[in-house]
Amino acid sequence: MREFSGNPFIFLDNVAYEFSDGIKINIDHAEIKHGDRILISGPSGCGKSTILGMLSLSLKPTKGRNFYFEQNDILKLWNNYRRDQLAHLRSAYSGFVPQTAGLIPFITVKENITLPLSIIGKKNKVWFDQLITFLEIGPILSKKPCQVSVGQRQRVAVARALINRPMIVLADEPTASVHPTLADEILHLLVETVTEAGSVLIMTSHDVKRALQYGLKEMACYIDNETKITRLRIHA
Ligand SMILES: Nc1ncnc2c1ncn2[C@@H]1O[C@H](COP(=O)(O)OP(=O)(O)OP(=O)(O)O)[C@@H](O)[C@H]1O
Repeated sequence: MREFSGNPFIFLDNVAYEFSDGIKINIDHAEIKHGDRILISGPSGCGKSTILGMLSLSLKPTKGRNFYFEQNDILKLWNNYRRDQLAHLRSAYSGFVPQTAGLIPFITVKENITLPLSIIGKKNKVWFDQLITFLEIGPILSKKPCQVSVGQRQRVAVARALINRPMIVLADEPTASVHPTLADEILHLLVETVTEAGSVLIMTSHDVKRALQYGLKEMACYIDNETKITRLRIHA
């Protein structure tokens, strides 16, 4: 077993989530470093979203040996009910792109994008302008999410995930709900924006072939035949 050396900014060793009906998903080991672009693949239902939930600090692992995020002992924070600190880490260091944009319907596109900044009390006009230019969403800023197209909503979700220049961007099937042509466009923009922001990207997708074209490195989950436990190792 390798111990945490303080070097990779995310380090997990034997971290698991077990549902009440016994389905178990185990991250055997993960070391995530700056610059990593990772694609988590695996059959439907094997636990990819659950893994992203744990990595995004929104799902409490039911068991774990080591889980460090930027030197913070995440298991200790969960066990000590430090939801305030976990929420701070989440909003300060990570951005999330869901499968369907997940925008708040009653506020404008601009307000949706800047929401993560307001939560941590920051402003970054220059980066905001760069992002909207890059993602070509300037003309729709004052519209509500229901007034823009599916592809535009997904771009807005990318902008919202990137607005605070997070160290890590987690994306759960970000192209699953769009046409293949749009999937290419969104993936291209996502990878380019992540590169521009200097963030790590961890994404799940069924469309492995497409994701690999954008330089992501595939880490495949598998379901252990004997134990029926889903297992994953993430290494660069
Ligand atoms: N609330 C729940 N209670 C019990 N089992 C659940 C619950 N939510 C999910 N599961 C099960 O846990 C497993 C992992 O689900 P998860 O959504 O993480 O898989 P996935 O790989 O992301 O799936 P997909 O590729 O279809 O999106 C699945 O077998 C699912 O049926």
